[in-house]
Amino acid sequence: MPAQTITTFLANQSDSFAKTSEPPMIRVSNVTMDFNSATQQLNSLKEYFIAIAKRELMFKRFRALDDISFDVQKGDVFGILGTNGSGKSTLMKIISGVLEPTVGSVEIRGNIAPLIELGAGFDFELTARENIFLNGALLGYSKSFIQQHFDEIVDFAEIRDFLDSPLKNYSSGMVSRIAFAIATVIVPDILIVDEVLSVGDFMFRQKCEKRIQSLIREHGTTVLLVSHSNNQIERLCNKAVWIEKGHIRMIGEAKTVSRTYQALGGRTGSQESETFIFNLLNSNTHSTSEKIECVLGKDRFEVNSICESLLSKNRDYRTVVVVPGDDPPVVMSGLSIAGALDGICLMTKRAELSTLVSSYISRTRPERVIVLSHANIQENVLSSIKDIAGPSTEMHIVDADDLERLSRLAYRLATKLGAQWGHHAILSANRSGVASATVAPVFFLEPTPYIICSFAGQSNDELSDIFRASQTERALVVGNPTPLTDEFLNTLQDGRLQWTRIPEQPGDIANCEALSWLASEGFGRSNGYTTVFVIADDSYVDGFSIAEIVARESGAIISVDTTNLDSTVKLLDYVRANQSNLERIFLVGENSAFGPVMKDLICKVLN
Ligand SMILES: Nc1ncnc2c1ncn2[C@@H]1O[C@H](COP(=O)(O)OP(=O)(O)OP(=O)(O)O)[C@@H](O)[C@H]1O
Repeated sequence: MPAQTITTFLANQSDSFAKTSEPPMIRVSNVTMDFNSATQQLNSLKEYFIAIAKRELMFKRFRALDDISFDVQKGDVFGILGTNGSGKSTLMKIISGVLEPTVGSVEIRGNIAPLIELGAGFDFELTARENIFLNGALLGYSKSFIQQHFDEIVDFAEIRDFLDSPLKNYSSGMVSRIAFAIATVIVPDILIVDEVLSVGDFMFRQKCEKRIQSLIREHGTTVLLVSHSNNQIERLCNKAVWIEKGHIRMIGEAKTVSRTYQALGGRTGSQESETFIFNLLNSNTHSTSEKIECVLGKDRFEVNSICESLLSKNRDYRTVVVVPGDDPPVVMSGLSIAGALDGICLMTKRAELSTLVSSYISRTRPERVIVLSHANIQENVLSSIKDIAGPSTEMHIVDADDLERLSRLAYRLATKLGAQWGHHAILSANRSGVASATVAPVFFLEPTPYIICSFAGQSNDELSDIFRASQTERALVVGNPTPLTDEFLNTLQDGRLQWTRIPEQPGDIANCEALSWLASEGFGRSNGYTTVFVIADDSYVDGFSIAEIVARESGAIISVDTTNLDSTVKLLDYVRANQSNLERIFLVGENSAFGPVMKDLICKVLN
């Protein structure tokens, strides 16, 4: 069973950036870089000179880097992270001496092997053999040195069969192999690798990484590595800087910076939100809060498994509903019948039965297992469930490729098995995201049918019958009208059905509307919650896993759009404003980026 993850990784940030007494290998001091670019498009050199002569050439100044300062110590493998256009390559070119900064300075100790631009220092009309000498000369190697190391370069780059072909026939990956092989044939004091590795294939990347590591270990080479791969940065680097819009967002231990970048990098928001979040992130308050608990896993299946272990602490469920995959309408159907039959809803991957489900069934020997078998559940999964459950467990397979049919068959089965439905129903016309996840706890507060309506006509007649039979008085409609039009909803229960619609809309608005529906129907609290469960909009399926726990704790699911800094600030404002009421804040989701970063931000606003 995966352990509950409780993390405070931002807390160690300053320690890892301790000062050393040795002078740095690279000192970047207050570097600012402005570029001038023409404001109108000029298609030829002639147009350009005419525009200059007429004094019509207008320039716009663009600040690519703004007051950047940091030191890189000997032996550091220093990662540079940032979204496209954030200024990473510009900074590498300034450090390599290719560009002069507009303001500020760079001090370097030792020689640099710069791998900063694919194809720079090569002539594509020449052969690979000639280019090895050309590029070597540009890097300052003598002809005899290249001759001496020629075979080594060719073998490392694995290009012997193509040595006499012109470089223009080479793929970009092959050019990067030659560039890397030449640059690292000497032992540089500083190696700069800007994205050159990203075009190489997997095997070659591994080979380059090995060479980088041997340069570091055996020769104490200092490395600057620009990469879009968080994984590579975490694997190779000890420190990292995250640059965005020409500013340093964060600098420190590589893993910390990489994960914070993963959670917040490239996120948009107002200037105020940006300033607020990044000031908070870099503030020195290293705080913890006992109010915060984490339900974090590597993916939604692991989150589901953690929730199961929390739920099973108190009891074994006699009904187990198994849902394949993480398709929201299927999970909602599963939750609806699990709640109505006092059971538990577990998720499994479609292609293989998850250990969570197999171990749960073999451990608790439930009275019945219901499998919602929707599109592509593999036969082997079904037969494994049957084998594990054994003959004393009732097996029910609800099998339908179409979601509308599946939800209705599930409803009918639960009714047949004795579900006593309450007065509410949830109707869904399509995938309705965060709103569904927010209201999912209702299934564990009152047996509530969940019915999908994707077609009009006959399927609507069937819906009218279902409503009559279950004496539904009130309904929540999640999603857009077709085919659940206002006119149709007004005909249900002879016009007496009270219904509310939450249309498709941004997650935070849908979340608020769903919470007010719960409160207005007596399922939530209109005077503020003491326990909240924070989920990320883009992995709202985690909200389904936590639904029963939310119901038990009389809590609320609050969603945050992690791609939008304004939404993150809204959540932080809510937490700060309600901190005297809030007794517990659960963070539910991924343990790699979302959870830990959100936890640190919340801790900081609580203090
Ligand atoms: N020579 C130049 N003239 C004008 N603008 C430039 C020049 N070089 C870079 N820029 C601009 O400066 C900004 C930073 O560019 P840079 O190449 O440093 O970004 P980057 O972080 O390396 O991006 P990527 O991840 O896409 O490689 C960009 O907006 C780019 O258009």
